[in-house]
Amino acid sequence: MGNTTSYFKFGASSPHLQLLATQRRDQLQANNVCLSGIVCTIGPGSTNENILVEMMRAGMRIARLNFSHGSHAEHGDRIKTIRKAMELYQERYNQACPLAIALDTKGPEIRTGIIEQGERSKVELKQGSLVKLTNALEYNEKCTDKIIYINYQMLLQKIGVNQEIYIDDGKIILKCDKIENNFVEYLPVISDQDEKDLKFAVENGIDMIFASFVTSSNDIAQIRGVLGEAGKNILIISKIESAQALKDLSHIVNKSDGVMVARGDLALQVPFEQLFQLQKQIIAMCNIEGKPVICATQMLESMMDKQRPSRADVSDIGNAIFDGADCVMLSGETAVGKYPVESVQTMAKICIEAENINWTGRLFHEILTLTFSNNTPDGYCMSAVAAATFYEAAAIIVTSNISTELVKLIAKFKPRCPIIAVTKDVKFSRQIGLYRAAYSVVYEEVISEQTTVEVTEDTATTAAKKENDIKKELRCAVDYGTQRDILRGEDTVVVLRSGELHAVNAGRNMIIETATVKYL
Ligand SMILES: Nc1ncnc2c1ncn2[C@@H]1O[C@H](COP(=O)(O)OP(=O)(O)O)[C@@H](O)[C@H]1O
Ligand SMILES: C=C(OP(=O)(O)O)C(=O)O
Repeated sequence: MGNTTSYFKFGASSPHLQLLATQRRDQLQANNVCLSGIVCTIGPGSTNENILVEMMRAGMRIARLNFSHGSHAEHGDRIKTIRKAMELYQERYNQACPLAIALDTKGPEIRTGIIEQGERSKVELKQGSLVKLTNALEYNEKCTDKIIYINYQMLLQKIGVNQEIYIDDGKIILKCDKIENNFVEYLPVISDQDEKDLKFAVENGIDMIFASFVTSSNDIAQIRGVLGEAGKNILIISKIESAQALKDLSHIVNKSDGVMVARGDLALQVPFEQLFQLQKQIIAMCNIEGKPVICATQMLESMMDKQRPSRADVSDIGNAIFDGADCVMLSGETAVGKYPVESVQTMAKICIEAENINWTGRLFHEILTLTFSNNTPDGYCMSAVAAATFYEAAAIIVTSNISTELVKLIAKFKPRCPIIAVTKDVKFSRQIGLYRAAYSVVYEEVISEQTTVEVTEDTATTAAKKENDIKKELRCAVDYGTQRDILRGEDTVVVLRSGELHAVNAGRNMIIETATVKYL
């Protein structure tokens, strides 16, 4: 306790440099569970129920399907496998593991065609050899090491002799030797293919869209329009990957449900030496706005074909968490890499370490100082997080009569212990994986009507019933927390719930209380 108080004061007032110099692993408040969300790209290397279950066990919270690759039939099958894996997890571990599915749109990306021997085949481009790029459709599925289809009709106008073209996030560089032809066509922000993919998302109950190459807040409105009424609960996460998006960044952050720092393409669109600064800036803007943010691409590239991470990758992941990212993403590492499960385990270990260093507590103070507005929701949520820090709570439990928006607001203050949100909203229970520290458990039982008092019953009986409902939800949250290794006997928890203070006849109120976990 004494230590917590000094940490609390220290975090609030110490200069940045002093905090860095005194960094230590905070043993008192160390979590075993990974607070950061891990987004995994699911591809041929991970489309297997058993592999997926182990990835979920290791910390995967969001499964990403990249619609730049594969057909609707292939992705449809993949979705079935993911859902089967969720059932298998429940059977194997006797507990639900809500996992969100994200559809990453192709967007107006410039893509190569398919190799003539089929989608999974490869060709080798030898250094110094000549290769022809064409936008003639007949080569779309007939690429070789001599001729490669490119879906960008303006290519021949935009490129000049001696200019460079980057392929695969810049791993392959081509230099233009000569130009032989001319075509004119523009790429729309939402192509016909994207529109079909967005409709596929609605039909298949996808939880979130990772919108490629968003350039302005208007693009988000367009996507919302295509998703329509039936897709109104699908979250839109804008991928920041162009110089144009950077110009409208504050509007994009404001209009999106979340943001991804899509470093692969971004590093090709801006001078690469600016990438680290842009990553920090985008993450900070999201933290201030209370929007979840994912840091993506080449985070654990060294584990594509090796079992241990490079030093650079370890630092990269840890630093993204320090920057304030809610989630970190695996791309090829889990889509086609040799070690999908080990990659998630490694990423989770690094995140836990970064989250447990006392310095990360500064985010709470900074977000509070910069954004706290004197309104009731901010007051409750901030107080719950402050109480959890002060009492070294092992979790913040939120009952289902607190709105999902408030759960997000608690996550905005970046608590250092997990939030366990009890909910009846199954989609929300999956989507919550986007927010650092947020976990959820679905409580199916219908609890007594919370807002109206039945005239036939006396008030005391109704109140007792409601109290009983709340107790059942808390039991459910404690069981969940115990099974996930979040809670142990004698741990302190902070509970945020809605209720009535009958003694003072004060009407409905948000109640924050602390409790000790006891097993009966
Ligand atoms: N559905 C898929 N089918 C085949 N390969 C895939 C699939 N999804 C991802 N991959 C592979 O994983 C690599 C990294 O994934 P990602 O970063 O999502 O792709 P990209 O950078 O091509 O958009 C891709 O280049 C591709 O080789
Ligand atoms: C995540 C990214 O997008 P994609 O993998 O679709 O190119 C990126 O460019 O970093």
